[in-house]
Amino acid sequence: MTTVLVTGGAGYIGSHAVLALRDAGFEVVVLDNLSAGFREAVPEGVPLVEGSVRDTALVTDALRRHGATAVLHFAGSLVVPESLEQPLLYWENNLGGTLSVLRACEAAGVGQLVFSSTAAVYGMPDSGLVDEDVPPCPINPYGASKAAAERLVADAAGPLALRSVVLRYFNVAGADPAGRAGQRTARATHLLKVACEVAVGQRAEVQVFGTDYATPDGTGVRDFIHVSDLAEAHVAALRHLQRGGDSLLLNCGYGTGHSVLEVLRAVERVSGRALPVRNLARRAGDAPALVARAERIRTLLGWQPRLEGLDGIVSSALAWERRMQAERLENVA
Ligand SMILES: NC(=O)c1ccc[n+]([C@@H]2O[C@H](COP(=O)([O-])OP(=O)(O)OC[C@H]3O[C@@H](n4cnc5c(N)ncnc54)[C@H](O)[C@@H]3O)[C@@H](O)[C@H]2O)c1
Ligand SMILES: O=c1ccn([C@@H]2O[C@H](COP(=O)(O)OP(=O)(O)O[C@H]3O[C@H](CO)[C@H](O)[C@H](O)[C@H]3O)[C@@H](O)[C@H]2O)c(=O)[nH]1
Repeated sequence: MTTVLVTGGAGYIGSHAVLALRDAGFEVVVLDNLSAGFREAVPEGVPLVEGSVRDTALVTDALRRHGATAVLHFAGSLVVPESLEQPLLYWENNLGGTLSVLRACEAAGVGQLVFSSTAAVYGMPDSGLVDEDVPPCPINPYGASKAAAERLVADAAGPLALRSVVLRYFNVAGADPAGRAGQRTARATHLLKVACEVAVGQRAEVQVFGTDYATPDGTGVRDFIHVSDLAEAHVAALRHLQRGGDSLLLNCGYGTGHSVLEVLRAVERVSGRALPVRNLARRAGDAPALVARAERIRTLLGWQPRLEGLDGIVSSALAWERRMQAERLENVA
């Protein structure tokens, strides 16, 4: 039985990866400082080591004690506007955190790493679909700290005898179709989560940041990937490393762009509710459009998405949000 250490496993994407790993027969240990994650997001029977990835001794001890042979490193900071306000936090947590995880892998002799990177490393791509060979050119500290962490992973590979799969996620959304997990993030800033919170009456309105981009309807365009498909991509990445596969750098998206207004219309369609919307100026640090060239991961990992399509993403996210809202109302009563 292979044991995998999942950093950030109490968070949104990490908790879905934990489910996918367990469904695939892996043993899992979560390490999370619960700064943005939730104890209840870690399934019963999965050990939770509470602490920071920046604590190298703690990570090393967790790897050794549980006999882990691979790490899925999700822990990090990820809100673009916050990264502009607190750049040092982003560099510390994303680059410093990755450095510490690599040190722990070195100390514990762990040679397989799957690293959570982001489409934000691309910055403002010229146009069209962005492929993995486009050089990173981040436009905010979040993207810059992840691009640097990617480079660090690549530099460490030879001397540490480490093989890695770096996954550049585009915009992750939705919830486990079976309702076992979803996005709990407090004060969420992600478009689809915000829109679902408005649809269930948890927020008053959706703010649209920028209606004057050079995009078909003037709003930002993103490639939304279902979180459970993304979780499966991690299982595929891990299997690739277990088979002795080479290090890889892969986009994780569907290759289809949806505008902010299209997303809001999908939430209205699925929820049956009109969303109050306020148009505002562009948000600092935002790219007009980010859409993946998405073939490489399918070719190299044999990954086949099962949940492609905006309405499915929205319905799972909305089902989860309704449940969260019912729990909140129950707690108030
Ligand atoms: N959500 C997206 O659309 C998206 C897109 C691209 C990349 N990513 C990347 O995916 C990863 C997971 O993101 P998420 O959306 O699940 O966010 P999240 O905030 O829900 O999860 C991050 C988890 O990491 C934990 N954490 C943060 N700093 C830590 C530290 N120093 N030590 C231990 N635990 C720590 C948090 O408590 C949280 O549980 C991040 O690395 C992020 O950059 C996310
Ligand atoms: O309330 C909102 C929230 C977002 N947006 C717009 O919706 C689009 C998507 O914004 P999100 O905040 O949902 O996501 P980002 O694209 O800024 O960033 C997300 O996806 C990136 C990858 O593309 C990163 O990895 C990052 O971690 C993750 O937060 C942008 O055009 C943004 O301006 C709004 O109009 N209103």
